[in-house]
Order: sequence, then structure tokens, then C-alpha cells
Amino acid sequence: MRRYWSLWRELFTLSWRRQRRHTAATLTAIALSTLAVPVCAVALRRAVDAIDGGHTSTAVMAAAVAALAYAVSLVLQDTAGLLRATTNDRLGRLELHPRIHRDISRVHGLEHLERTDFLDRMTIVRLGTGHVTMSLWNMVLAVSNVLKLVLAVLLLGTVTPWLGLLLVFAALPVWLDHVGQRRVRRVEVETSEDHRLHRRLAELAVSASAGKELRVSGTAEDVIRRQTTAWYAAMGPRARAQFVAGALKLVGWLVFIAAFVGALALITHRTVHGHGTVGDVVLAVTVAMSLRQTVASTVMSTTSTASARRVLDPYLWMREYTEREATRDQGEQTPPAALTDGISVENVSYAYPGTDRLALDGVSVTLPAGAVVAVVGEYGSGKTTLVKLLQKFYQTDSGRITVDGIDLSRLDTERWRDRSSAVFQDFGRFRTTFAETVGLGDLRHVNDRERIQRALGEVEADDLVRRLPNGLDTQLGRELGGLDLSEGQWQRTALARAAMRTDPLLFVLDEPTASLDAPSEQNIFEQHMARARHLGQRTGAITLIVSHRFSTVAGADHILVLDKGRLVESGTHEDLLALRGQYADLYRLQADAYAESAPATTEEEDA
Ligand SMILES: Nc1ncnc2c1ncn2[C@@H]1O[C@H](COP(=O)(O)OP(=O)(O)OP(=O)(O)O)[C@@H](O)[C@H]1O
Repeated sequence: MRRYWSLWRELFTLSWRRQRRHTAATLTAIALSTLAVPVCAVALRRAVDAIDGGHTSTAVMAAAVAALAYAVSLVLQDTAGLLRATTNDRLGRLELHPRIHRDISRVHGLEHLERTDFLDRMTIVRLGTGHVTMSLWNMVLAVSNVLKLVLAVLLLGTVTPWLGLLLVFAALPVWLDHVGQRRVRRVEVETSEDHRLHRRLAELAVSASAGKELRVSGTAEDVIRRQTTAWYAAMGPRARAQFVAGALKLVGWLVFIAAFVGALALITHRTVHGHGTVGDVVLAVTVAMSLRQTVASTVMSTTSTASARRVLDPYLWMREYTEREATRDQGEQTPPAALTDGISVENVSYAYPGTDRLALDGVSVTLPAGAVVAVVGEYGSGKTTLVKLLQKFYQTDSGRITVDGIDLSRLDTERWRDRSSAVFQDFGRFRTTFAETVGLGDLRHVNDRERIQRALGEVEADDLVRRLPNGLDTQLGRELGGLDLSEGQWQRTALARAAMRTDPLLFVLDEPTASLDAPSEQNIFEQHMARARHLGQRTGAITLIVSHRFSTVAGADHILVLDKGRLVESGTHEDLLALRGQYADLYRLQADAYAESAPATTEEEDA
């Protein structure tokens, strides 16, 4: 519980610092709403008793106070929730969301984004950020509601302690309502599959991509029929549960009304027999009428505060995790200005978190400075894992990697990443202007047009820019009113982005052209080979090319063949062919297959 209090204190301080007026207004609204009904009730009693006693000015004053308190309670009914929601929304979107994203990106590696325990919690928190911040206001509301209840009971007690029993009767409709709603929620869960099916089928019926198949296969009517069946299956039980919930609520209300009438009879009887004033009757009626609402709000705010644990626990877990990981030693050494020896991988093994299987198993290899090294192998053989370890996204489980003799773990992570550039298979498709989507490859030069043009030139994408309606300033992304690029064009922009850094020590191409046809891939790799040679001469940069297509990488200086995480062959293309091992077999197999399909695939996709 202490953890929650300290989180609420932190959230409140944040809210107070960043949006003082909103926070103060919300607190004031809650405080006023706590006092409005008791003040109104006491003032009414005073007014009625003053009229009874013939004290006109007191009666007028008290009536004015009562009217004011009543007006405040009416206004707050509409505005307090809105104010709370706005303050909460601002705190969530402007403070907590960015804070969560910052926490996540503070972690230098990628492990956390691939750990299921982290991802599960991150999903809960991302979808429920509003609940984290709202838990603060629910807690404040719960305190305010408990105060309201205490005040109500105290006031009723001033008339007769028996009226305290009204609290129990006021709780009954709230409890029955709770039982009914629990049933509704249970039925919603039980029928969620049918509900999901109905929604999915409804989306299918209007989606452009599925539309083609529905029309060709003539299954549209069948989809509509299934949609109707799923709707009945989900909505029938839900409607019945709603009906039962409504009936339970009605019973609760009837009981409360009976108790209320009984209480009125009791007070009237007492007053008639001289045990109280007419003002007491008015007070009791005013307080009792608001009692059910107060009990309901108390239950709701305390339940919401308690159920916020569902999001608060994962949020606190994530924060502790990212804090621990972000402050882990990230190395302090600066990478060399240029590579002279190269990168050495020494008996490296690695298994992904939560798995036993080694993604890399005792790999040892030297990547000489200035070399173009290709990594080939079947699906899942460990190629990308090797690349990720070289970029310090993960730490090796055993063995080590050195860069010109310096242990990679001792190189400052950010500075090492500053000196590497990469294009991945799942490269980003940034919906900004075309210039920015390229410029992001080197944030310091994101607005440097000359550099962007040069990077585009290096991957032969000048022609693509010329065809864009606003050239470099063309907005990308249809959802933002911009242009959508073809797959091949997106790939070109990713390659240009990687070319923004002019002095990398490690340049990685991890199957960025996987969805292009073989000749296009060949073409792009040839350009990059040329760039790699140039970089190699300037900074001793190592270019690492990952590919499934053996033919594409035949020109590399060094080829590594991975199989189930192990390095099984390495050497030049000629060495490996002469070896007649796995590389030679797969190379011939692919060459034959390509020869058969070549006539059909000669155009570059984005030409
Ligand atoms: N995030 C992850 N969590 C758990 N296992 C993973 C993860 N990423 C990869 N693996 C496993 O590690 C092994 C090596 O994967 P890796 O991505 O390095 O292979 P790859 O050779 O690059 O494959 P592909 O050619 O399909 O891209 C595979 O068995 C894969 O299932």
C-alpha cells in the first residue's frame, strides 16, 4: 500500500507543478461537493426553525445559504466530473505517456521489448494509462465520499440515532445494483467470443482487402448470415442479464423508499410529540435523499481505487525494471575514430530471455576492418541475433565481442550506436515529410538538405524524389493526408536513411530488400558494396550483409554460414564452393531455381 501512496503523492506533485490551476480547481470542486449537502441541510433546518420562531432576518439569511449550497451542488454535478476528467487527461497524455515512453527508451538494449513478461505489462499500462492517473482522483474522491457519509450520519444522529439505520437501507440498492452489474459483466465475458465474431464479420463485410475475396467467392450473403447469428448469440444473454440487473435495482430502490417513508413517519411522530423541530424534519429529509447517491459514489470510488491495482502493479513493476536496466553499466569507452583490426567474436553464445534454445552457439569469427561480410543461413539460424549482439541490443550470455581489441561491453552504448548504421528487414515507415523520413537516419542532420540529397543519391533514389508532387517536402502517409509509397519505395527511403551517417564503423544490411525480386536486390547490394568499399577505405568500416539469397552476396569478402546458431562454414565464395558443403549445395539450389523463374522477374519493383 505504501507504494501506491508514494505513487499518488508523486502524481499529485506532478499535476500540481504542471497544471496548478486545473488541479486547484478540481480539488476545490471536490471539497465544495463534500460540503454542499450538509451545509444545505443545516441551513434549511435553521431557516425553517427561524420561520417557526418568527426570526425573519435569520430565516432569510439561512435560506440564502441553503439556496447557494444547493446551487453549488447542482453546478458541481455537471462540472466536477468534467474538470476531473480534463485534469486527469492532461496529466495522462502530457506527462505520464511521455514518461512511460521515455522510461522504455532509456533502456539501451532490446531485451525488454521481446520479453513476454515486460510486453504483457506494457500493453496493460499503455491501454490503461488513464487508470493510473485516475486512481489518484478516485482515491481523493473516495476520501471525500467517506467524509460525506460521516457528515450525513452525524447530522442524522442530531435528530435521532435511529436514523443512522437509513445508511443500511441506502446501501441495499447499491449492493443489489452491484450484484446485477457483476452478472452483466460475467455474461459479457461469456459471450465475448460471439461478440468479437460479430464485430470481425462486420469489419470483414466493409473492408476493401476482404471485399475482393468476398466478391470473387460469392460468400457475402453467408458472412451476413453468420454476422446475424453471432449478434443474437451475444446479445440475447446480454439483454436478459441487463433485465435481471434492472429488476434487482428496482427491488433495492423499493426497499429504500419504504425505509425512507418509515423514517419520515418516525421524525414526524417525534416532532408532533415535541421531541424535535420542523427544521429537524427538513434536515433529515434533505440528508436522507442524498444518502443513496453518497453510498453509491463511495462504493464506486473505493472499488475503482482498489481495482486500479490491475494497472498500478504492472506500471510500478515496469518502472522498477526500466530504472534498474537503464542504470546498468553501459560502458564508458569511446569507439575508435577508425577501425584498424576489426571486430572479433569470441566463442559467443546467446539464448533469448525465457527460452532455453541457444540462438547463437559458441560462434567465433573475426570480421576484418574494411571488409564486406555476408551472413547467410536458413530461417532462424541466428543471423539477426548476431547483428543485434554486434549493435549491443543484447549482452552475450558467454564469450565476448571486441572492437579493435576493446570489449564491446565497455564501449559506451550510445557512442557505439552513433558509429553504426543499419537497415533492417522490418525497417520503419515514418509518416513525416519525405526529407525527414530520410534525415532521421542522423538526427543531428535531419534538416540538412544537402546531406539528405547526397544520401538519396547514394541509393539511386533521386528519381523517386523527382516524381513526388512536392519533392522532398512531400508529406508521407495517407492517414495524414499524404502520399503512400510502394514497398520498394519505402525500402529505398530506409536505405537512404542508413546512408545519412557518413562515418559508421559498422554498417548493417539485414535483409532490407527481402520483398524485392532477386535482380533488384542484386542491384541494391551492388550499390552498397561500392559504398562499403568506400567506407572501408575511409574508416575501416565493416559492412555486414544478411541475406537468404546466396547469389546476392557472392561478391562479399567473407561469407559466414550459420546453421541452428552455429557457424558451420566461413570463407570467400570460391572457398565455400570448393568446400562443397552446405553453402555450395544451397547456392546451386537457389541458382537453379532462379534460372527457372528469371524471365518472370526482371523489372525492379519500384521502377
Ligand atoms: N525475440 C525473440 N525471442 C525468443 N526467440 C527468438 C527471438 N528472436 C529470435 N528468436 C529465435 O532465435 C533463433 C534465431 O533467430 P534469428 O532471428 O537470429 O534468426 P535469423 O537467421 O535471422 O532468421 P530469419 O532469416 O528468419 O530472419 C530462432 O530460433 C528464433 O526463433
